[in-house]
Amino acid sequence: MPSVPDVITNQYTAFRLAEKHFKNRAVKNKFPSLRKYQDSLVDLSRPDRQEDDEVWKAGWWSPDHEPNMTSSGTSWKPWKMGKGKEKEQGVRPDLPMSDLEAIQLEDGREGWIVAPGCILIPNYLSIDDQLEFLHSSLTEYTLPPNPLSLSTHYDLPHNLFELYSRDPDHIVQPKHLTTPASQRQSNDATDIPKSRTLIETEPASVIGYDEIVARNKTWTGDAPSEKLKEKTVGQLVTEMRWANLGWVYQWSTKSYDFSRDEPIPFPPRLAELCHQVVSSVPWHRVFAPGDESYSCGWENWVKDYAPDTGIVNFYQVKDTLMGHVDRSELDPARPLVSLSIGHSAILLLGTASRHDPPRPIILRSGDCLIMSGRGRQAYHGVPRILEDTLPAHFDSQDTDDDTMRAAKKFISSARININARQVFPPGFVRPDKA
Ligand SMILES: O=C(O)CCC(=O)C(=O)O
Ligand SMILES: [Fe+2]
Repeated sequence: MPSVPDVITNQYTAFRLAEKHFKNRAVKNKFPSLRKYQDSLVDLSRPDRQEDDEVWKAGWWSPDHEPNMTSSGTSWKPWKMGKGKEKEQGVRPDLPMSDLEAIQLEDGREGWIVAPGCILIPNYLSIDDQLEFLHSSLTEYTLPPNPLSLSTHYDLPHNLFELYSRDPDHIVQPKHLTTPASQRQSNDATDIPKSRTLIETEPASVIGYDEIVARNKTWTGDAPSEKLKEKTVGQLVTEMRWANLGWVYQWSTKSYDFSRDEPIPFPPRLAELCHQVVSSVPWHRVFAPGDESYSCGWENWVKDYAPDTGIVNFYQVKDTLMGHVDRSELDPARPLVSLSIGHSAILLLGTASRHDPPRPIILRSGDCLIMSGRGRQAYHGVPRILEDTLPAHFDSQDTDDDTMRAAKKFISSARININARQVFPPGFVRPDKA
């Protein structure tokens, strides 16, 4: 008869098991140790000395178990952070990472191939860049007409974040109280989803542009929830999960809204940075002849990569993003550029099958991950934001203005991920607009 753990283990895919390990909050004051995954863990921008490493200092390398001395001998029990034990972080182990291939970027930096088609560039953003993108993510990317996760349900002030910095107690009403019932759609959903809604559908890149346009014709938008109460701007900003840039992604149909002729203008500074990083990659090193993705069109990216859509993810430290594949863009191989700001996080990077064990990667503030080629088919998710790992450069300074002070207050309990993509390959002519 199988033991109980086997029965449980068999119910979950390898991806799900790793997610469960990192999501675990069952033991109070105890982080799930990184030790369980130390043979495969990738942490490219960690400081040389453990004493300088926020992840180690916060206790993420705590021992898994500790001796339990009794009269009948010693057994082992799960290690728990406790009074006077805060310093017992254990010694941070070396990470093998010997299977990773380093590539020299055009601009002299070093990137690492962490999975087929996936390149991690540690510390890509300077401290000034991180502060600039923190500020833009909150003050600029949240401005209308960019949709926010909350826009369906609340009558948001146009200057939401500026108001957060000045008057966080300002009250905002839910739409169901401010819009006459006749102007609202009926709604089956009873509440705002607590996380990004991820539904399994065919990838849009397989169904193609015409099919997306046809499907979207019947979609009338998500209806505001009727259960919500008024909230303060302070509450709403911490509940905000995403802002959409460029082409508008519809979470419920898992496709872009192509009813407009043009996307909402994509932030130029972000577009420039994404183009620059994609142009600096020696793609011939990433896709060798014989590689499954060798014919995915990488030869053109150096000249013509131009993001036209993006999601800015806002994570409070308790938030997670479940395993998924991003495949709604028309070219399924073009690079996705992902920038991390604020607290460190665990990214699980798998393969096209949830049954393969994913590789945990620590994404730290300033890291840039590019997913391309068959790396675009890989399951990935963020099961944990690493509490207490905010780098010191996000501490407030006397010289900060009001919005920077508010942005730093926001990031003191959060992580931001900017995720840029290109929906339309250059030269694509939309049949219905031609
Ligand atoms: O937060 C991250 O690092 C990943 C976000 C992501 O996978 C997405 O937005 O699709
Ligand atoms: Fe993703």
